[in-house]
Amino acid sequence: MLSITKIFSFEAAHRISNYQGSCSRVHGHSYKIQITVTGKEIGEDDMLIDFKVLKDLVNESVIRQFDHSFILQRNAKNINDFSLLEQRVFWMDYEPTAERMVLWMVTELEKALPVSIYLRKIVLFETETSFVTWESVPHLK
Ligand SMILES: Nc1nc2c(c(=O)[nH]1)N=C([C@H](O)[C@H](O)COP(=O)(O)OP(=O)(O)OP(=O)(O)O)CN2
Ligand SMILES: [Zn+2]
Repeated sequence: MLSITKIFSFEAAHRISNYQGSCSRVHGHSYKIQITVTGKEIGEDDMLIDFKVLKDLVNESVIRQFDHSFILQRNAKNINDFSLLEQRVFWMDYEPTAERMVLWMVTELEKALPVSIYLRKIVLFETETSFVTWESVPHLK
C-alpha cells in the first residue's frame, strides 16, 4: 500500500505537573513530527495527496496550535501558577506528555484530512532519543 510522509517541527514549553522529578519544572522541547497518510488510490494528478496540501493542512490544524506555546494541563495547580501569565498557553485536558499530544493530533488530523485520505502513523520526537508512535489499526477502519 502507498503512503506518504511529511516531517514537521515546532518549539514549545511545557511541564508535567504531576511528575516526580525535573519534568515537573517548566522546560522546552524542539519537537519533531513525522506524519504518514495513505489512501486507496492516487488521483488524476498522480499523487496520493500533494505534499504541499498535506503541509498546509498539518500546519493549520496542528503545528500552528502548538508552536511557541506553553502547553499545560488545565488543573488547579497550573491555573493557580500560570493563568495570569501573559503568554500563549495551550491548555489540555491531560498532562502534556508526548502520548497525549499525539492523541490530540490524531483527533485534529482525522477531522482535517480529505475523505479519501487516512492517517496511518504519527511519530512525535520529544527529544533526540525519546519519541512516541501512533499507528492506525487497519482492520478497525
Ligand atoms: N512516556 C513518557 N515519558 C516521559 C515524557 C513523555 O512525554 N512520555 N516526558 C518527559 C519529559 O517531558 C522530559 O522532558 C523528556 O524526558 P527524557 O527523554 O528523559 O529527556 P532527557 O533530556 O533526560 O533525555 P536523555 O536523552 O535521556 O538525556 C519525561 N518522561
Ligand atoms: Zn518535557
